[in-house]
Amino acid sequence: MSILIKNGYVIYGDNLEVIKADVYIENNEISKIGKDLNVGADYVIDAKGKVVSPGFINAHTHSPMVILRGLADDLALMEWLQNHIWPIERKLKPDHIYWGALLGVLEMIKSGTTTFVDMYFHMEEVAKAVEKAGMRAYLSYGMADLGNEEKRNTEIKETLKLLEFIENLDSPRVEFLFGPHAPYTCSPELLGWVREKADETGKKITIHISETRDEVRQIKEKYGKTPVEFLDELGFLKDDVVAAHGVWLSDKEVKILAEKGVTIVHNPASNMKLASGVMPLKKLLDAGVNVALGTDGAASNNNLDMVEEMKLTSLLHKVHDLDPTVADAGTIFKIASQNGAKALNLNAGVIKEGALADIVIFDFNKPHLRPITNVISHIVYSANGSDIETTIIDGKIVMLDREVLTVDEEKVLDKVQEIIDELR
Ligand SMILES: CSC[C@H]1O[C@@H](n2cnc3c(O)ncnc32)[C@H](O)[C@@H]1O
Ligand SMILES: [Zn+2]
Repeated sequence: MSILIKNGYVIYGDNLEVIKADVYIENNEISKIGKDLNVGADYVIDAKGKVVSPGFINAHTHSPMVILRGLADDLALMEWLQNHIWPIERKLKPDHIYWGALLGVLEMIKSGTTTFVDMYFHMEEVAKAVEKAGMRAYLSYGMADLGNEEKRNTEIKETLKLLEFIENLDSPRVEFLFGPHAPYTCSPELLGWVREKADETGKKITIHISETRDEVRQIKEKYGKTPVEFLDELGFLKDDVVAAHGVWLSDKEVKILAEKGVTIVHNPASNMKLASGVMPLKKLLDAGVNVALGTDGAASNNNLDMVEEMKLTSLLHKVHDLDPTVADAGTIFKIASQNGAKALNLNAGVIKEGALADIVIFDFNKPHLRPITNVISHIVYSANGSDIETTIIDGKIVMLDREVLTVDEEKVLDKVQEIIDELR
């Protein structure tokens, strides 16, 4: 299978150089980039007036939570989780998760995400949805033992079951990672088990860290240390850890994260909506920490639009630091693409020869994206997810002219409505 994308403005290479060129895809790889490529292709896309961009990497979400969208707004994290979200989640069945994940994946494909990192339960259903939609994903079972040994054993069993399921699926687009929920829900024994297993299998780990002041207070009370110090002393922090949030971090913790090569995934919309706080983006970047971008779940965002998330990131840090030079468009674009790929050791997040063909095309033939003067600025500050017209993942067209080719969108919308009407 080969695809030729002609006449577009291409965001080329690690430095985001914008060039007018053709992009040739063979199998699942970008094989040639250049002017007027003279090659035959199975499929030709005319990208005149359009922008050919790397697909975005949503490095932290809970995809099935789209079914809980709008059910518990305007609350702080602990009250939101304990009194609203966890009680509804206890009612969710595998079938609900399957349709929820399909809706989440549809939303992501339609707003330019080509890879996501997920944490939830009944994750075999998410794997099936990802496989069907043609998406790329790293999937974890969210483990929480609350210090209970029996629960720990169940969580370990569930995790190993998912690992086996994904290994047997043998998909080039679906990967497993470990998902201990957070230091306040996982015992040191469980976190120790995860570290050992990650070392043994070479799989990555995702976890929530230092999201609220209350979490830091809880961990300090229990262990006499901050969350990052606690995890570090357990030997948990290495460069395979993809940690969501990192809002409340001391200078010492920032230094530890940099030294250990941990990726911190910023989720600004969720942090603002739950009033968790503002993560120290500039400090983390200046210290050399790899910062990626995520949406978190749609019950705290309330969408999965990475294009919107980029603008929110930039504006939040400018106003917080009272400095318009903070979080410039190029930095933010890299956080949403290259840095996510770096966290996952994935050969994507960039358009260059030899990279995976995970590409999206923005339609710039629209009033709010003209004149074409500064492509990266327009994407970060002027565009939104619905400006994505075409999405290519692993060399396959999964959305063309805004129609997702792999999933019956109407059926998914109906099914999810049915589920939530029944659950409520
Ligand atoms: C056990 S599966 C994952 C678990 O995480 C919950 N969750 C969703 N968003 C957040 C967040 O911002 N911080 C902590 N936990 C969160 C989700 O509802 C699932 O229960
Ligand atoms: Zn989360």
